[in-house]
Amino acid sequence: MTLDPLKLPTPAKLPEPVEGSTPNPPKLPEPVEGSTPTPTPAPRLTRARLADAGRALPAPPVRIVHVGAGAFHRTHQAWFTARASDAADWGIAAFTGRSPDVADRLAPQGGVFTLVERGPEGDRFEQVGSIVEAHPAARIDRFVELLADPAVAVVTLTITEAGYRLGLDGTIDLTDSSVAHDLAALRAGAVASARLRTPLARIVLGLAARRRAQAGPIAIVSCDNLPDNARITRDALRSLADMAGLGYALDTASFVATSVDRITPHTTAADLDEVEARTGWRDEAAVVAEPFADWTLSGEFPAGRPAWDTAGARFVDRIEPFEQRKLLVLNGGHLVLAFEGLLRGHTTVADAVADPACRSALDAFWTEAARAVARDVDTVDYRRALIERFENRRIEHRLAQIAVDTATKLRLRVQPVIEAERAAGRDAAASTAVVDAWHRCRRAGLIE
Ligand SMILES: NC(=O)c1ccc[n+]([C@@H]2O[C@H](COP(=O)([O-])OP(=O)(O)OC[C@H]3O[C@@H](n4cnc5c(N)ncnc54)[C@H](O)[C@@H]3O)[C@@H](O)[C@H]2O)c1
Ligand SMILES: O=P(O)(O)OC[C@@H](O)[C@@H](O)[C@H](O)[C@H](O)CO
Repeated sequence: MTLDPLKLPTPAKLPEPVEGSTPNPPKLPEPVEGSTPTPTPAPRLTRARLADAGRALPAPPVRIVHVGAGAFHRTHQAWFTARASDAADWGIAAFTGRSPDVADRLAPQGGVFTLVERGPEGDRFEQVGSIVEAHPAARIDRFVELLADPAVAVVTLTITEAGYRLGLDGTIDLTDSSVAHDLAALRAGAVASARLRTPLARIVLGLAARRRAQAGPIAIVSCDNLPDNARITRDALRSLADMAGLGYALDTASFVATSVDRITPHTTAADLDEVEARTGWRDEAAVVAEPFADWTLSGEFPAGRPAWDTAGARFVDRIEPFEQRKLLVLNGGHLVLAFEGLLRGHTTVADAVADPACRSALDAFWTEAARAVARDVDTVDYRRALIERFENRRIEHRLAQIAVDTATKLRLRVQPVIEAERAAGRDAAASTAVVDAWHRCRRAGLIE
C-alpha cells in the first residue's frame, strides 16, 4: 500500500529516592482496645494542615504563571521549580487550559500535591509546594492581573498539541471556530474578552495588559511536545495579536524553546487511594510519574527564572538535536507501540513493548528515526534507557492516552523520519509501516 503521509490530516541528578517513604503522616487517633474500629478518614492534604503537622511548605510569591495545569505540569515544571535552590522565591499560579477539574482539586489544598515517583521496584512520595494558586481557565480576570504584574517573570504552557489550534501548515488555524470566536472577542475589547475560549488568546490579552502597565519583559515557555515550540508559540501569538490590533502585546516577550521529558500517566482512583494509604493524607491532586525527568531549554529569560539547573534542567544554545531525539525516538516510538499494541489487544506501553512483534516494529522504526536525529546527540544509550523506561510495569501508561490527536502526532513525530529516509534514497519502510498501522487502527475503530 502506498501512503502519502503529507495527506495525513541526561536524566536530572536527583537525590536517592527513599523507597516507600511516607512524608510526615498526620497523627491519627489510637484504636481503643475491644471496640469495633471505625475507619477514620484520612485528613485532606492542605498547606495549612501540613504546617500544623510540622512540615510547613511555605508559599512562595507568584512569579510564574502556568497555562494548562494538567498532570504533566505537576510532575515536571512544578516539581523542578520546587527543587530549585531558590524555590522560596518562585511560586506558580496555575490555570487549567479548559476544564476546571484540576483547579477544583488543587485549590482546596492550597496548591500542594503529592508526587508519586513510581520506579520499577517501589514508590517514593514527595509533597510539592511550588503551586500557590490554582484557577480554572475561566478566571481570565486573575490571569490578566497576574500577567500585568511586574513580579511575574515567566509564563509556562502545557496545553497539548491540539491546544495551539494549528493548521496543517503549522500556523494558527484561523478557520477554527474557537480561534475565530476569540479573534472577534479580542477585537471587541475587554467585555467580550472575558469569555475567551483559547489559551493563546488569553495570553495575548494578558501580554497586552502587561505592555500597557509597562510591567517589563517576560519569558514565554512552551513545554508541549511540539518541534520548535518557541517559534510555533511566538508565531501563533503574533498572528492573533496582529489581527486583533494588539501587535504591541508581544514587544517585550521572549520565547524559550524546550524539550521536556517525564512519562506521566493519568492518575487513577486507585493511585489516590494508594497515596492515602501510604502517606496518611487524602490528596485529590496527586500525580504519578516515572523517576526519570529531563528538561532542556534554550532562550532568554529577561526578567529572571528559577535556578532550574540546580534541579537538573539543562540550558543549551542549540536545542534541535535534543528536541528531535525526544520527539522522533521517544514520542514517535510511543506511537509505534500505541498502534501496533492496540491492534494486538494490549493496553499499556509495558504490555506492548514486551510483545516481540511490537518490539520488532519499534526497533525497525528506531533504526530509521535515529538516522533522522542530528549526529551531535547519542541515540544508542538513549534507546537502551528508553526500553527500560517503557518496560516499567509499575507505570500504567495506557496506549489509549498516547493515541489521541494522532493525525497531528504522526505529522510531527513520524513524517519527518519518512521524509529524511526518502531524501537519503531509502524506502522508509518501517516509518511508513507506522502510518499503515495507524490506518488499520482507525479502520478497526481503535482510535478516532
Ligand atoms: N503526560 C506526559 O507524559 C507528558 C510528557 C511530556 C510532555 N507532555 C506535554 O504536556 C501535555 C499535557 O499533558 P498532561 O499529561 O498534563 O495532560 P492532561 O490531560 O493532564 O492536561 C492537559 C492540560 O491541557 C489542557 N488542554 C487540553 N486540551 C486543550 C485544548 N484543546 N485547549 C486548551 N487547553 C487544553 C487541559 O485543560 C489541561 O489543563 C502533553 O500534550 C504534552 O505536550 C506530557
Ligand atoms: O503527551 P503527548 O500526547 O504529546 O504524547 C504522548 C506520549 O508520547 C508522551 O506523553 C510521553 O509519555 C512524554 O512525552 C514522555 O516525556
